[in-house]
Formats: sequence, C-alpha cells, structure tokens
Amino acid sequence: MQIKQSVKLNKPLIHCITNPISINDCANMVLAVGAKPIMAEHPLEVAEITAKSKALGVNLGNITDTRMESMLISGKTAFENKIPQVIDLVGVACSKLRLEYAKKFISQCHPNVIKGNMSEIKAICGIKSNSKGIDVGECDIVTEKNYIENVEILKKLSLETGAVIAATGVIDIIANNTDAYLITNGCEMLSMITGTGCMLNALIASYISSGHILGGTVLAIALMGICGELSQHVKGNGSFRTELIDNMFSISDNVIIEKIRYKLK
Ligand SMILES: Nc1ncnc2c1ncn2[C@@H]1O[C@H](COP(=O)(O)OP(=O)(O)OP(=O)(O)O)[C@@H](O)[C@H]1O
Ligand SMILES: Cc1ncsc1CCO
Repeated sequence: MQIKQSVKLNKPLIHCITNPISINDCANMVLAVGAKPIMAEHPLEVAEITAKSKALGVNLGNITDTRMESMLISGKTAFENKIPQVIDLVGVACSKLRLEYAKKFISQCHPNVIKGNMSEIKAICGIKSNSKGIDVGECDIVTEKNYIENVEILKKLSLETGAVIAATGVIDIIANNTDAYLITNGCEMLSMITGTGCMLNALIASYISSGHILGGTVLAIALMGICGELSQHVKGNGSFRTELIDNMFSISDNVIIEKIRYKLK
C-alpha cells in the first residue's frame, strides 16, 4: 500500500515503448494509478526521454525496426542511470526474431523485471513451449498440479538474469531467485479484451518506479486481477475494458486487502 500511495503522491513519469494495439489503454492505466505516461519511440529522442523518466516499460508486441532500435537505446539508458525497467516478452514463443531480440535486450539492458505468459517464459529459457500466437499454449498453462516445476523455471531464470520474473495467466507467478508469489486473482474476461498483458506491463513500470521491484510487480499483478473481478458485471468486453480502467482508478486499500489471494512459496 505504501508503494501505491507513493506513486499517487509523486506522479512519476513512466516511459513506455509499446505496440499500437493497446497503447491508449496502457497510457490510461498509468494515469489510473496516478503516474504520468509518455509513449515515445523515435530512436533519436528516446535516450533523452528515458533519462528523464522514473521507469521504463518495453513491449515486443507488433515489433518494428524502429521500436527494436529504440527499445535497446532506452534499455541501455535505463540501466546506465539505474532507472527501473520491465520487458514484456509478447510473442517470443511464436517468433524467432522476437526471441533472439529479447535475449539480446536482456543481456545488454539487464531489465529489473522480465514478464510474459508461461509459454513465453519457457521459450526465453530454451524450454520447449506450445504457444498459441501471443497467448499461452494449453500445455503450458500454470495449474495447481504443475506450479512447483514452473516456480523452479522462474527462480532459475531470475538467478541467471538478476531480474524478477513474472509469468501471468490464470495463476500468476512472480519470483526472484529465492521466493515466489502465486496470485490467483483474476477472471476469464481479462483474456477477452486485447492488451491486458500490455496494460499490466505499464502498471508494473509505474509501481517499480518506487524502487521496490518485487513488491511493485506483485502489487501490479494483484491489482489487475482484483480490478478484473470487480468489473465482471458488464454486458460485454467493450464495457469491461472501461470498467477495468475505472476500477483501477478508484480501488481502495480496504478492497485490495479484502480481495487479494496470494501464497508465498
Ligand atoms: N483466464 C484468466 N483467469 C484469471 N486471470 C486471468 C485470465 N487470463 C488473464 N488473466 C489475468 O490477466 C492479466 C494478463 O495476463 P495474460 O497472461 O492474459 O497476459 P498476456 O497473454 O500477456 O496478455 P495480452 O497478450 O492480451 O496483452 C494477468 O493479470 C492475469 O492474471
Ligand atoms: C493482438 C496483439 N497482437 C500483437 S500485440 C497484441 C496485443 C496484445 O498483446
């Protein structure tokens, strides 16, 4: 809650380099939690913009030559200036280009958080995965039965990269090399609008700007799940999207405490 309050109070500038599919929703999510978004991607200006920001979020969805160049420039700037950064591995399980690029980004920019669905996390670890495009494949879904082996995959990747690893889905896992949080908040409607993962990446960037990398990531993921649950009464996915942003804007600490479902492993 301290992280949530500090973001509201300090209104940190959050630099996002993301895909055009959900860019508007990402900017509104950053605003909903009290931070200020800047969605800049020209290679000749991004170093300057990242250096003035309090966190960076990059996203591989709908990758272009320009964004590939800009993300590397921004990622290196963030690393050199100790600005917290998160990468969303959208599509690395279905595209060799993205997979190789993500590996290069991780080794050169050292992101503080690496996020993806379980198919994408497996792909970056060199483990066989079965994604369905940008979505998790049936065989890779985290369940009550297989979460222990998945936690080990995340912890190992964290040890190798120094990053906090977040695997999102029905059960979310957030791990560093010693601890893992399992979050079971959320609802199916979150997968019925495009870009919830991208919005979540922007939220993670907003909260890690506080300097609390593991806590900020857990908070962002729990909030997305809880706000999804609170938005379910709508007629369809159009209003769900609006309701989700409204709930993110207005959720109280008491509701978070009442609704959060997590386990520490
Ligand atoms: N069926 C579900 N049940 C519960 N929570 C879900 C479900 N699907 C998605 N979520 C939640 O939605 C958020 C986004 O997760 P998801 O794994 O769908 O991201 P993604 O695949 O990267 O999304 P996108 O590609 O649409 O941006 C997470 O907070 C996750 O917990
Ligand atoms: C639909 C879609 N395609 C590439 S990125 C994206 C948005 C969700 O990641």
